[in-house]
Amino acid sequence: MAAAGSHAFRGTFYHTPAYGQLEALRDVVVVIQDGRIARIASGAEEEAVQSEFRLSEGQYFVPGFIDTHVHAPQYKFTGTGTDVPLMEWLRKYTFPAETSFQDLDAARQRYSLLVKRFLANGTTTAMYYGSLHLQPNLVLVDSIERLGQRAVVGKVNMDRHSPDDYIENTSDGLRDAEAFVTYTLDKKCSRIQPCITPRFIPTCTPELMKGLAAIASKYGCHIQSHISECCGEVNCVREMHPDYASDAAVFEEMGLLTSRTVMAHGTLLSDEDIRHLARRGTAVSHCPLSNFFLGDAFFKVNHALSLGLKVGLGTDVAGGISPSMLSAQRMAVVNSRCLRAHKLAKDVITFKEALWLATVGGAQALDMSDRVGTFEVGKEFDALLVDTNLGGTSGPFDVFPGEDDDQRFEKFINLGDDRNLIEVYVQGVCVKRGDVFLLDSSVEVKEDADLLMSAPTPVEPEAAYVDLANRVDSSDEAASMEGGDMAPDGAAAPESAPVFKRFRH
Ligand SMILES: O=c1[nH]c(=O)c2nc[nH]c2[nH]1
Ligand SMILES: [Zn+2]
Repeated sequence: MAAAGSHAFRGTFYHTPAYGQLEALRDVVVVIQDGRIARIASGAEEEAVQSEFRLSEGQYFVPGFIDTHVHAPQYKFTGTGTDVPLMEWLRKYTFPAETSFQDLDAARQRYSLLVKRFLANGTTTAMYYGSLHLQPNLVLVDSIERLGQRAVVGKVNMDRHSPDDYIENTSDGLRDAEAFVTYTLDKKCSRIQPCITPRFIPTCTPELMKGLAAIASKYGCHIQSHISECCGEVNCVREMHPDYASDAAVFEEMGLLTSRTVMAHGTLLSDEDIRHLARRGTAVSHCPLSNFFLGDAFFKVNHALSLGLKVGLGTDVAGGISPSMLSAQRMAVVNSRCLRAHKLAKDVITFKEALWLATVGGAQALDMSDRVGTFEVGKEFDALLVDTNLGGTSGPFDVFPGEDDDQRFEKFINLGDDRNLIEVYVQGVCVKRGDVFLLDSSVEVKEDADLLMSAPTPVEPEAAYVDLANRVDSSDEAASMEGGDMAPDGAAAPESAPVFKRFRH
């Protein structure tokens, strides 16, 4: 990795120190020493720096984006497979795609492309789900390390209600989870942290979940899973764990709610659940685009924050069909407008709140807010150099005479894309400039056309798993047609009328 050294930039830096507050640090010099911000001085202070890089008009720095929920192997089919509800989607597209990562050459190629795509879109930190098998996850960690991204990464665990060729027994799963954690920690790479990853309650036995909680506690690891994400999943958990009122109660019993836990979705969390998660310091990854496709309800960001919950933003590739955190920010705004349109919330969020979620909110969710998320002395310099001068056919938007910096920046958040991100920094190191990934030169990665083009093959159902998928997904449809819906006790947002149905035994 290139030495971070000492350097400085002079120009305008935008960040969101508080929810809804966009602050412009205008004409400042930011001095970076060994990857951290050592000093922020007025631009006029010549002695502030020995050598400085001066931003042009229309160029700004913004903190790197933090994606709190990505399924790394699902990048392969991102943008396809949007025709079915969650439980069937897992069986039809997701599990076959994830299984195919046992081909380690393919995994190497695909993960290289994945990390590059995310860096190019400004994701300097990602919380990644890997796949079930140990080896491809090591490849994922190696790819992240090599390309210079910051990440929290987990090997997926699932020991029941899964296809025969994509399942582990409990003791192997626990052994491999610990092997993954020690492999990652042994790298002693301060950018990469291992994560314990029970996929979701339906595919994990209590024994597995408790064993995973013990590993997380032993190593002080992050934990990630999915919680109260859609009707099919919630119905399934209710049937499997009838003694527990909600997903949150099950996770609590298993010891998986900690201050380093990030739970994806949470669209169907009750207020009681949210308060409980908040007490534990557990965060929710708000994945608005994925929720539109698979989630059955809207996540109420402002309400959750008002109850004290930590909230970050996630793309949820590939349930979400875009790897871009700019897209996720826009979807968060649209989600809030849907809530208001349906009279489920009074206030909407703007691009300022969305940017906070994509930076500070994510940093809080990942227990990294002392390291990243804003431009403050002592924090590590994870940043994107934004150029709003592209215009015409070479950029995604145009700037007109008289538009000031704030308008240009707002246009970038609302209309910009990877073309506007001309440099990407992690820990003070430029990892991408223009089209070049600067840390990638030592390794030859052949982007083999055959590997790139091998599409996921929909498979015939495995009896045990399909039985589960058919029951929950189709019971949702049956419930909505019969008008026999029933909300679980204390479920959030009864007005939103998510279709709940208890199983008939
Ligand atoms: O959006 C989702 N993607 C997944 O891969 C998954 N697994 C369980 N629940 C899930 N939700
Ligand atoms: Zn997910």
